[in-house]
Amino acid sequence: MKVKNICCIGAGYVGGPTMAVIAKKCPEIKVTVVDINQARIAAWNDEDVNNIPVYEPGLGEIVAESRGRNLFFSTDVDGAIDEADMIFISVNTPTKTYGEGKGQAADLKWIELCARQIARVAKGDKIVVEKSTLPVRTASTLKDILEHTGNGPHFQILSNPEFLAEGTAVQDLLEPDRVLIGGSQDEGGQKAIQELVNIYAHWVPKEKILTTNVWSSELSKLTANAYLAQRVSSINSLSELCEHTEADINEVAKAIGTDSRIGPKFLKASVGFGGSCFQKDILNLVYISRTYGLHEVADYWEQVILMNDHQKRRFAKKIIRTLYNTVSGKKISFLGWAFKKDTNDTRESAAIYVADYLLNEQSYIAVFDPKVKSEQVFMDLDRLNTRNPEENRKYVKTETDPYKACEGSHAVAVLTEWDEFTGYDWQRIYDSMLKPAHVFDGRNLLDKDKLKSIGFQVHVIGSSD
Ligand SMILES: NC(=O)c1ccc[n+]([C@@H]2O[C@H](COP(=O)([O-])OP(=O)(O)OC[C@H]3O[C@@H](n4cnc5c(N)ncnc54)[C@H](O)[C@@H]3O)[C@@H](O)[C@H]2O)c1
Ligand SMILES: O=c1ccn([C@@H]2O[C@H](COP(=O)(O)OP(=O)(O)O[C@H]3O[C@H](CO)[C@@H](O)[C@H](O)[C@H]3O)[C@@H](O)[C@H]2O)c(=O)[nH]1
Repeated sequence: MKVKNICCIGAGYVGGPTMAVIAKKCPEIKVTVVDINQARIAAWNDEDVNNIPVYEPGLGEIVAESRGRNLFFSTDVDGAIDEADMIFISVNTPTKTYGEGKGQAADLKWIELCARQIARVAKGDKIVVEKSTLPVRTASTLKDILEHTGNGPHFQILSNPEFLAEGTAVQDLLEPDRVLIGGSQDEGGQKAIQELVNIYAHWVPKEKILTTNVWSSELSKLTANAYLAQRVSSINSLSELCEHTEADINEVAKAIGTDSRIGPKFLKASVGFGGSCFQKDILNLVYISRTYGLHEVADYWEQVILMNDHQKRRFAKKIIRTLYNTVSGKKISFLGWAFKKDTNDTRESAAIYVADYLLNEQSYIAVFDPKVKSEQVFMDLDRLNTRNPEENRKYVKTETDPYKACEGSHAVAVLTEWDEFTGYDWQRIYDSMLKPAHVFDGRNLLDKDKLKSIGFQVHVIGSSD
C-alpha cells in the first residue's frame, strides 16, 4: 500500500499544525482534518489565515500554502474516514473529571468514540495512528474495539506521539529532534511502520525516525513530559531556597546547566508550569503506576505536581504578604494570561490559579494578554467553580491596552514571558500606579535594576529582594 489519503480526527493544537506540515511536505498526499466542532472547522477554513483557531508563529503561511490544494478541513468525519488509507487520531485526552480515576486518569471516551466510528465506517484495510497522548497499552483497547465492531477490514495500530511544544510548533514539526513510531513486531506491523516512516522521510532525516514496539512508544511520550516537567519543578523548588539564602536562581541554573550531563534547557524558574500536557500526563503516569500497585513510583512523580501547585500558591501569597497582608479592594495588574509566550492557549496556565487565589482575598484584577481573548479569561475562571460568574466579572477586567491595565494599580504581576513586556515604557507605567509600586516578575523577564532605578519595588522568582 502507498498512502494517498490521510484523515486526521481532531483539528486542535496538534491535529491542525501537524497535518498542515505533512500536507506541505507531501503534496502528493491528500490530507483531510476533521472535527465535530463546526466553529473550529469554520475558523480553519477562514479566508483570512489570521483567524485560524490556533495561534502559532508561521502556521498561517503553511496553511495558506496547502489549504484547498491537498489540505482540507471538514466536519464530514465519516467521509474522510472512508476515503483514508491512514487515520490519525488526534482528539483530546484530558484528565477525567468524574468516576473512577477522577482527577488523575486520562479520559479516553473521545478516543473510544473515534475507534467505534472508524470500525463502523471503514470498508477497506486501514492504518490507525495514535497521535493523541495515551496511557501505555491503549493500542490493545483500540485493536479490541476495531476488531470486534468492524465489518471485516484489517487494522494496524501505530503509536506516533507528538512532541511539539506550543509557540514553537511549526519549527518543532519542520525540524523535530526525533519522530517516534511504535508498532507491532509482526510482518503487518512492520509494513505499517514503514508506511509512516515513508511519510516523515519526506523531510526528516532517517536517523531521527525512531521505531519501537508500540508500548515503548506510548510510554515514552508520558515519560518525556514527566522528565521535562520534573526539571521545571526541580528548579522551582530551588528558587524558593534562593529567596532565603541570597543565592540567585539564574546564576545557579547557568552554573549547573553548563555541565553537559545536565544541559541548559528547561532550567528557567517560573511561577509554575502550565499547558494542557504536563500536569495531565504526569497525573496519568501516577494513576497508571498506582493501578499496577507501584506506589513508590507514583509518589515519586506526584511530587512534581505538588511542587508546581506550591509554586503557584506561593507566588500569590507573596503578593498578598508584600501588600501589607491584604489585597482586598486593591487592583493588581496581570501581564500575561497564556501558559507561555507565543500561544493563545491558556489551559492550566499558572495565571488562572494565581488569579483565583487573589480573588479569594477580594482583590481586583486587570488582565492584559497580547493573544488571549477576554471571553477565554472568564471561561477559565468560571470553570474553577470557586465563585459565581457574576463575581468573576465584577472583580476581573480584561484590557486590550497594557498601560490601561496597569493604571491605578498597586502591583503588576508578570505571568507570561511575552517578549513585548520588556519593551514597555516602564516609567509611564510607574507614573500611573499607586505608590509604593510593586512588580512581581513570575518569569524573571524584566530588567530588575532598571525597574528599581525608576522606583519600583521588584520581586523576582528565585532571588532575594
Ligand atoms: N497541545 C499540545 O501541545 C500537544 C502536544 C503533543 C501532544 N498533545 C496531545 O494531543 C492530543 C490532542 O491535543 P490538542 O491540544 O490538539 O487538543 P484540542 O482539544 O486542541 O483538540 C482536540 C480536538 O478533537 C476534537 N474531537 C474530539 N472528539 C472528536 C470526535 N469523536 N470526532 C472528531 N473530533 C473530535 C475536538 O472537538 C477538538 O477540536 C491530546 O492527547 C494531547 O495530550 C498535545
Ligand atoms: O524552563 C522552563 C521551561 C518551561 N516552563 C513552563 O513549562 C510549561 C510547558 O512549556 P513547554 O514544554 O515549552 O510547552 P508545551 O506546549 O506544554 O510542551 C510540552 O508538552 C507538549 C504536550 O505533550 C509536548 O509535546 C512538548 O514536548 C512539551 O515540551 C510552560 O508553562 C512554560 O512556561 C518553565 O517554567 N520553565
